[in-house]
Amino acid sequence: MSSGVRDQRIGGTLLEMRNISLAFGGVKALTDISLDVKEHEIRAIIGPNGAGKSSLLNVINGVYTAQQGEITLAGVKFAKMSSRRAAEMGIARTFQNLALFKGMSVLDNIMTGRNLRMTSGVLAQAFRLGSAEREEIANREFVENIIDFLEIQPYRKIPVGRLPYGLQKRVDLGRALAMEPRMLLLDEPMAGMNIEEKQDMSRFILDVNDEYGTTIVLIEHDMGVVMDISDRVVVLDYGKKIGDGMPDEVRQNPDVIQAYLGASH
Ligand SMILES: Nc1ncnc2c1ncn2[C@@H]1O[C@H](COP(=O)(O)OP(=O)(O)OP(=O)(O)O)[C@@H](O)[C@H]1O
Repeated sequence: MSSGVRDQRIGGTLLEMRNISLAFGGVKALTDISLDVKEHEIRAIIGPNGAGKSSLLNVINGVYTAQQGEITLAGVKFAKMSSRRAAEMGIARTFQNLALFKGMSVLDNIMTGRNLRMTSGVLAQAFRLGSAEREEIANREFVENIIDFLEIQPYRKIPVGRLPYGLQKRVDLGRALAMEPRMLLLDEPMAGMNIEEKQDMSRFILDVNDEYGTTIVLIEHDMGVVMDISDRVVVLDYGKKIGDGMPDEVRQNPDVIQAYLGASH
């Protein structure tokens, strides 16, 4: 479903991973993985349970350090990426098991994303002209725009824990968007959702990509969703890359078909 308009916006390489290997003791989570992500692209990572998808995301945002390989992000080469550095370089993520403050309002939760972004440039902030108050107002405005964009105005003041799961996932997306990420990592954004919630979330992901120009890397188990919204798909199995390409290419790849036939889904 990637439209011609979106294809035209896809730019040069934003992230390149070369020969990445990661092991936990004797367990090889990732073996010799190379892949790239282009600017403004929606790139899916799929694969059976335990294939290494979350590990790959965690290497991208510096939570795990690969024992081998290197990462080039926006032209800067890293042998070792830290989570702080990843945040400074504009990488934000959402989590499979939501990382929201359940007792806090929707507005305040999204504001925490904004504050996270602000702490990344403490020095810059100290020297910036203008009052703290003015900055606070600008941040509020930015967050209110996100709330409008995600169509969650009616819930602004409601504690997140009281919202249905699908809406909580949307708030989590809002919190990540408040960081103004250049690259957004989504770990199973549709997990646990009903069909209608999945359709809504798919639309929001496409809109974020279109309107904010954000590059998106997502892990998703729902094949229909993956094939619909992704520009390119990488397939992992037992920590190895077994497929990479446009949705239609990947769907016809015999290794991919075999991996999925042999798995439970
Ligand atoms: N922190 C860790 N310590 C030890 N082993 C780990 C750790 N994280 C992942 N692994 C192992 O690495 C392998 C890949 O796991 P990973 O969670 O990346 O797969 P996945 O594709 O995201 O799986 P799922 O779809 O079930 O979430 C698995 O064998 C897993 O047990």
